[in-house]
Amino acid sequence: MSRKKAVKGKGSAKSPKASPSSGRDSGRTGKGLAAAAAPSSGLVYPSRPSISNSGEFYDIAFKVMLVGDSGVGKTCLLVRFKDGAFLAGSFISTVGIDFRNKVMSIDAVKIWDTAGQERFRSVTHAYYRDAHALLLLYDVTNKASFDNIRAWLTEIHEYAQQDVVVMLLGNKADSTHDRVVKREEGEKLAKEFGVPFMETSAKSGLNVELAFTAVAKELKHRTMKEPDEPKFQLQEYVNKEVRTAGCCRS
Ligand SMILES: Nc1nc2c(ncn2[C@@H]2O[C@H](COP(=O)(O)OP(=O)(O)OP(=O)(O)O)[C@@H](O)[C@H]2O)c(=O)[nH]1
Ligand SMILES: [Mg+2]
Repeated sequence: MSRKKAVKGKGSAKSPKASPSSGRDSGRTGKGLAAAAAPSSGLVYPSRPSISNSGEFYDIAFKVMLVGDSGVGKTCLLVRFKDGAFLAGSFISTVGIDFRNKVMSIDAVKIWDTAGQERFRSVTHAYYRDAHALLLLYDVTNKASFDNIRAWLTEIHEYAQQDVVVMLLGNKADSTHDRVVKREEGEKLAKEFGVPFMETSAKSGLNVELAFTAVAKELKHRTMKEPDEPKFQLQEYVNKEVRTAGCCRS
């Protein structure tokens, strides 16, 4: 897929039919970037923009979009992945859409963090088309966010590329006392829709890196694979690598 480009010194770097909920629509606002650069074309890796990391420039290899109800932890997951930290404190709901770049081994990934609030849906729809992978989150302590996954999948079908990689994530797996959605329920739903699944925690870091690495591997394999090579088995890879909430290893 993408390659490290060059060392250039110090670089700079409509509501869905079934309507996923916006339970916190009246929530606080603050960060976000509704007018972020408009998406270009689809999955054919057009002239890729570059990002820099410690003075080295990389092509953006792929774009990942985080979607799901407001409050499920999309922004926190992204911050955990990007900066290795948990955004504790009061919840600041994303406005429109925001993005971060991250260099993973030799590839760079651009991650769009979408607002879960329904009033921003028309803004986020425009970005689906450009995404190579979608991480669809629900909150294991919020049943409504889980029930809305079907509606989110309908929305994804409608707006995203047909071959977009979708992974279902049950976030906040650290919240054992408040949990209302069992891991098995997430697994069952994912199986029904034929998408890979795992539980994550932006708070503890559980499986956060793995979620991004797994979709990166899938996308990379698709691009590099020889015609007679077998398909990368994303769920198998995830099953092998996944760690379970409650276990010592996060
Ligand atoms: N316990 C726990 N809390 C979390 C986790 N991830 C996020 N939170 C909390 O959940 C709240 C919402 O997190 P955000 O990441 O802002 O939610 P969001 O999905 O980006 O919400 P919108 O921007 O409105 O779509 C915050 O108060 C976080 O601290 C997690 O893994 N565990
Ligand atoms: Mg957010």
